Amino acid sequence: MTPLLLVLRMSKYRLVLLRHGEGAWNKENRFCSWVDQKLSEEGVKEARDCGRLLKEQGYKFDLVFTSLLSRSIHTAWLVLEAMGQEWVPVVKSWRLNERHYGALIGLNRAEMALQHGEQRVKLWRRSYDITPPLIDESHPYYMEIYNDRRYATCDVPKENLPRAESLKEVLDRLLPYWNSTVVPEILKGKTILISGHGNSCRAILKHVEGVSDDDIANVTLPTGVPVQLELDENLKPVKPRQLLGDQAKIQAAIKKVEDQGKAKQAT
Ligand SMILES: O=C(O)[C@@H](COP(=O)(O)O)OP(=O)(O)O
Repeated sequence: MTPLLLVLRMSKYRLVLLRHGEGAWNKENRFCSWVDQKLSEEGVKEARDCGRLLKEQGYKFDLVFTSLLSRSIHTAWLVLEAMGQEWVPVVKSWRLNERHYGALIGLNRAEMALQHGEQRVKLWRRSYDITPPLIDESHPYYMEIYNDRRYATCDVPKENLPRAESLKEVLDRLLPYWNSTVVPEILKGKTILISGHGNSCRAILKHVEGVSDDDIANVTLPTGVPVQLELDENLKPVKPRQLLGDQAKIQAAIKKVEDQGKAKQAT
C-alpha cells in the first residue's frame, strides 16, 4: 500500500474545534464563563480570519455545534459567512457552554493571583478536578445567568444546572451530548465545526485524545484558532492535533492566555 493510501485509510474523519474569537471580558482579563459577553472588535476579526483560513484549507462544513453563549454563536456565524457557507445548520446546546467558573465569574485573574497566589489561580484554571467556589444568590451575576430565558430550554431543570465546575465536571455534562448527538453526525461522514470555548474544547480534547489528568493542565487554547483533528473509524486521532495558522503567532497567543493568571494590579 502506498503511504498516501495508508493515510487515506487511517484518517477517516476531520473535526474542527474552535475557541470563539476574543470576547469583551477576555480583553479585560475577567473570568467570563456563563456571562453572555459579546465578541470584541478583535474577536470579530479573529473569527473572520479563521473563516478565511478554513476556506483556504478547503473545508466544507455540513454541521456546526455551538454553546448557548453569544460569543460562540457569533463566531460560528462569522466563520460561515467568511467561508460563504451561511446555509450550514447550527445546533446549540448548554452542554457546550464554557466551564462554569462559579464565584470567580466577573473577577480579574491577575488580581485574583495577587490575592490568592498564581499557583491557586493556575489550579482553578487548568487542573482537571478542582472545582472553584460555588456561585450563590448574592453573586452580582447570579440573577443575570439563572433568570436568562435560554436556560429554561435545557434538557435539565434550571435548579440542576451547575453552580461551578471543574474540567472533569464539564466533561461529565458534555459527554452525554457528545455521544448522543455529535458522534452520530461524525460517523455519518459529516464535516463538523464545534465553535465552543477554551475549556469546553479542552474537555473534548481530553476525551478524544485520551490526555491524562495531569497533562491536560498544559493544554491552553488561544481565541479564534482552529484546532484540526484527524480521526480513524473509532474516532481515535491518527496524528497530533494541529492548530492552524501562523505557528509563531499561535505560540505567542497561547503564552498570552497563560500569562493572564500572573499577579498584577488591574489597571
Ligand atoms: O470563562 C472564561 O473567561 C474563558 C476561559 O478562561 P480561562 O480558563 O482561560 O481562565 O472562557 P472563554 O473565553 O473560552 O469562553
